[in-house]
Amino acid sequence: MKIGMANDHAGTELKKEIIALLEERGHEVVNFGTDTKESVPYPKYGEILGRAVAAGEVDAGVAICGTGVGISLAANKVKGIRAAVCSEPVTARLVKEHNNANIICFGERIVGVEMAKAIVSAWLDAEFQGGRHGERVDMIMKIEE
Ligand SMILES: O=C(CO)[C@H](O)[C@H](O)[C@H](O)COP(=O)(O)O
Repeated sequence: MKIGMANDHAGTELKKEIIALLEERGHEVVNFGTDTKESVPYPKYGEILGRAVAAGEVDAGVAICGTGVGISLAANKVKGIRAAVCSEPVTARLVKEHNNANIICFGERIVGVEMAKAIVSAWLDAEFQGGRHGERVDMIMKIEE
């Protein structure tokens, strides 16, 4: 898969670890920045990643800020985006299986490197189950119309 990554200054270090994980797993990574610790606004990076996923420029996305929340809120304002904040791998699996989350988010100030890798792996390894979950996701997406 082609996976987009975006983060604010609070996610720069963890992003490097996640890029390495994704590349080890054979994915192509598109890095939308930021790549320094100079303060930048998370809404900009959430929007950039959300628009890239919604346009099909990348297949899915990983977003990191201090908590994962701010960047998820911004990405979720883009039509077609289901960005989910996760702090552990069970939720990460379920946001794919039940919610078909197309962007996963977490906080560098909240989770450690190994937990973040477990979150990303659980989300990538899971499959959307459709059925009743598909009907509910369709209901969410209709709210955008
Ligand atoms: O938006 C956030 C919270 O939802 C992120 O954690 C940001 O990274 C954070 O707000 C940045 O804070 P800072 O004090 O400007 O580094």
